[in-house]
Amino acid sequence: MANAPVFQNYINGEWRGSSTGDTVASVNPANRHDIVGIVPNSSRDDLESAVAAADAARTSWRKLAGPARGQLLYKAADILESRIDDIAETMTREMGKTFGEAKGETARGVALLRYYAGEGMRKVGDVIPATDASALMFTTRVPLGVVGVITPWNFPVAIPVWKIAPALVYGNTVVWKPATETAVTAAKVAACFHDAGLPAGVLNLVIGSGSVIGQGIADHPGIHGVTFTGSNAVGKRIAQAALARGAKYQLEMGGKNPVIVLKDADLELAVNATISGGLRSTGQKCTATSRVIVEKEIFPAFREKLLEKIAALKVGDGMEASTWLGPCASESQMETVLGYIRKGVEEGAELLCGGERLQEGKMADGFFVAPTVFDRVTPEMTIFREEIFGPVLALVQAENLEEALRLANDSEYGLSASIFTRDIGSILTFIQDMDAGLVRVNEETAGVELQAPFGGMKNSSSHSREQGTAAIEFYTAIKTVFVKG
Ligand SMILES: NC(=O)C1=CN([C@@H]2O[C@H](COP(=O)(O)OP(=O)(O)OC[C@H]3O[C@@H](n4cnc5c(N)ncnc54)[C@H](O)[C@@H]3O)[C@@H](O)[C@H]2O)C=CC1
Ligand SMILES: O=C(O)CCC(=O)C(=O)O
Repeated sequence: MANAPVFQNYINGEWRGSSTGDTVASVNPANRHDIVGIVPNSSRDDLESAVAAADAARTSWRKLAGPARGQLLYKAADILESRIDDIAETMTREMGKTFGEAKGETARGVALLRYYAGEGMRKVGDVIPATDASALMFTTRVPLGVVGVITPWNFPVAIPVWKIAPALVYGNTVVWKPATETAVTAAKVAACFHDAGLPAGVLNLVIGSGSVIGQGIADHPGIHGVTFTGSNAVGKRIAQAALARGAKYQLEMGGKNPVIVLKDADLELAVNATISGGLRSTGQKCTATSRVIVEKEIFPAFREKLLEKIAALKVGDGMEASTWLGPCASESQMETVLGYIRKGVEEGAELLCGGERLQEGKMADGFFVAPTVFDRVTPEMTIFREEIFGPVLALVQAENLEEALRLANDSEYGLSASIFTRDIGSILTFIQDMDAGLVRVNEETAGVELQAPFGGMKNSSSHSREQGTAAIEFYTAIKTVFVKG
């Protein structure tokens, strides 16, 4: 602990510790003795300073031309790209995903910054015919003001960037609260914006607990919009707090994503996609595959191939090149996952593989859970219904497409879903009848494209969309202008 590097909040263009001096350690989930950094445990006073800085900066930032704001994002992108190895390694050490995945995610952050940098040059309104022929009527867009960004630990670069980049390019200033589990990665991302020359106060980073800083953002009258990704319970509290004071909000929450495998599917493709979609990032994606619904004729062959391939996966520290599956992101996440596994067994599902914490050799110091597959899962079971956020797959047999779709839609969530089949009729039925914001055919449930809208139906989101051109809807308000000469 004594030699661990110290990271600070970024407020009004300066690096500062918390006003109380309180700190907390960010720990490597592959090795609890490895302290990645010491970060502030901030107080409401720190949040007040950040909101004041964002408020002071917002008029001059809004008045800067869109292309000039975009130029700063291009610079931040170049800097992030030049630091890709360091930032990816930090991410792997803080939350466990493999270095390859962390590098891919950081590259996604670079691409997101460049995409939204380009938005600074694009149109923000339309000319609409007025009933008065001598008048000019058009729409323009204005920023919300100060935007609060509350982010989770599972995508510590991509999620913050897909919120911060559009917020900034459309003229808002930002107060960002990252998950403490990945606060060192967050400080390194904020440093890219600082080094790009972003004016003081335009982006502020406040590291602290959800209950103090997160809730503080949701409640703060000086914050005009709140964007959040995380659990349903917290998302709903944020929405209630924002609604109560008339602020705009946007929530991206859980999933219980199904893959349907029909009897004419390419089995090899379907098994590989189930493993990749369900177990990459240790199942800690809101888009992760978690219910695997297979037509009965091919169920035994699918199950055998799945188990054979899962047995060959190498679990370990994400920094080791041979590792395919890293640890859970924290001890509490591991305990949650093990709790769901116990519940699966208690409720009568058949455990086919995994099911336990891995503690051999160096893994004893980390939070590793063996990749786990349950068979004979029914819709009443907790592991069919609740988001687990771990390396756990639930297998269910279906008579036909109709039953598979009924099972797939039997969920409070509707984020992503996929189907494996070669039959065009089945594909079209799935596209029409699957209640999910993201439907994918012959591809895994996870993996979103930054230039397309992303969001869920039912309890998976606040019915809004992020990314692509959809982002402008949240980060701006339309102003309709009528000009009579
Ligand atoms: N949709 C997604 O991508 C994610 C879903 N989750 C789900 O949530 C479960 C729990 O993970 P957690 O890290 O505990 O998620 P969480 O929802 O508690 O945390 C997400 C963010 O919200 C903040 N937060 C916590 N309490 C808050 C409050 N009262 N007001 C405002 N902000 C608050 C956290 O500090 C963090 O920055 C996971 O097992 C998973 O099921 C977690 C992370 C991401
Ligand atoms: O699947 C992806 O690439 C993104 C997943 C995501 O947004 C999440 O887990 O929060």
